[in-house]
Amino acid sequence: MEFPGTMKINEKNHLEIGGCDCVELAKTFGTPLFVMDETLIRQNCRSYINSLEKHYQNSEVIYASKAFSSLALYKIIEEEGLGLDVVSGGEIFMALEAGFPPEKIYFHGNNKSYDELKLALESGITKIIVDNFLELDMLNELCREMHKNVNILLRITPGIEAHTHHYIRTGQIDSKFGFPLENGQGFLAVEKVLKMKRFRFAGLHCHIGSQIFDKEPFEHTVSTMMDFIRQIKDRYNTDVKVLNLGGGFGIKYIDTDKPRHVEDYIEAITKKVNFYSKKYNLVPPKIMLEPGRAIVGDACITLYTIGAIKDIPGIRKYVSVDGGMTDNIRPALYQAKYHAMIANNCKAEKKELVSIAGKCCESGDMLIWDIELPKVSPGDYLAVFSTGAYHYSMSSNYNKIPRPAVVLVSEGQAEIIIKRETYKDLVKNDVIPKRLKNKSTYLAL
Ligand SMILES: Cc1ncc(COP(=O)(O)O)c(C=O)c1O
Ligand SMILES: N[C@@H](CCCC[NH3+])C(=O)O
Repeated sequence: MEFPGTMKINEKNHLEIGGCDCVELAKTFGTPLFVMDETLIRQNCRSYINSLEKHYQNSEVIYASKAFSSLALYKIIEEEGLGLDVVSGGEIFMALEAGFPPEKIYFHGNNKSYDELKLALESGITKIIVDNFLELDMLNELCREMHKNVNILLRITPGIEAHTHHYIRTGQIDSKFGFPLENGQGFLAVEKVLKMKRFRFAGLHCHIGSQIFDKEPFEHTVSTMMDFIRQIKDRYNTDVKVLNLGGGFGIKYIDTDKPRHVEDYIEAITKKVNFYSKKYNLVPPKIMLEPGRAIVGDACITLYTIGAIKDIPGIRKYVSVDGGMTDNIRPALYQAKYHAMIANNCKAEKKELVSIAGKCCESGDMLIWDIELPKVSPGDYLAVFSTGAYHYSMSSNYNKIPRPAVVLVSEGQAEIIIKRETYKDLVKNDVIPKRLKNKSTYLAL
């Protein structure tokens, strides 16, 4: 498989990323270790911004921070000129801690609480992507109480079925996200927004799913949304100023994944928007995109140390690593597949078919079923590719395994951006009620 970004094999026959030798990284920072390539993250940001600017006049790219969030990454995203999509009070808090300008933050989510909405408004976040009627009512009440005005983008379910894993499709009518067009709720929501004094109807949002390779579902989405925009203009004489088409652009995990070049998606999308704006005689809306996976996904590897190797002749050879579903839940959740290599011996001949097992007490904790690797021994380092999106951000402490560290590499420099958790971190929120501290009470029971 072709290496993404700055990854290459160096003269020591080791994997290198951002000018740093992976064996040195593993020895210095320990494993499992997420290693993020700053150069590639910045390149990915620029491809979206530049392609969209090249093909369309009025546009904005925001980063879907659920893919991976850290204070340092938010700094990079801001420096590269992207806005931010946040989906919870926690993500709002982090973005503000990183000094991200609130006016460039968009607040998403299908079940925002009153407190989260209040936090957003108090923090100066004025762009809310509203998902449902309850949220509209809560926001209206809050705006009145706080004497604030807010810009509303309505999340619409366009009724498009993208070809991707069932769990990460979001555009079909049977979805927990958004106001469906099919049953008229989209119109009802627009009417409600237009009536409310403190609301400014800023535009429409949709997101049809994630890890999508084809451009056709995006084109269909544009046709559907532009038709809705035409109907809004006809019914309410209102121009829809923003059309946010979400994220969902696929990346390569294994050789058979064939994502398109960013520009292909963007050219196809913008062409359709221009076509329908002309056809329906509409003011072309501002186009927004919110990629997550495509910004950080391929810009990261996870380094593991190989431990127990169990050969069951004629059945399977299990190669266990020191991480697993706690740092990568995707194989268990979506049957996701990965490419990997031995980071300390990249060019060795591939000799055997093995399966990579995690260390959790779950049979389903398998990182890779059936991969050809050179003969491996305990202590070798395994590098798993494309682990930047929805890995650390979906990590857990199952089996009381501390979360790994994340390092950012660039031009031969490696810096910790998230520290490795310690055993102490694992108990920091635990409380022993006083009565249980008293041994005699315990014995009396
Ligand atoms: C509303 C919304 N926007 C953007 C994204 C980012 O998606 P992706 O990481 O596939 O680009 C998601 C996640 O699927 C999402 O739910
Ligand atoms: N977590 C999913 C993507 C979900 C995107 C968020 N709406 C994945 O790893 O592929």
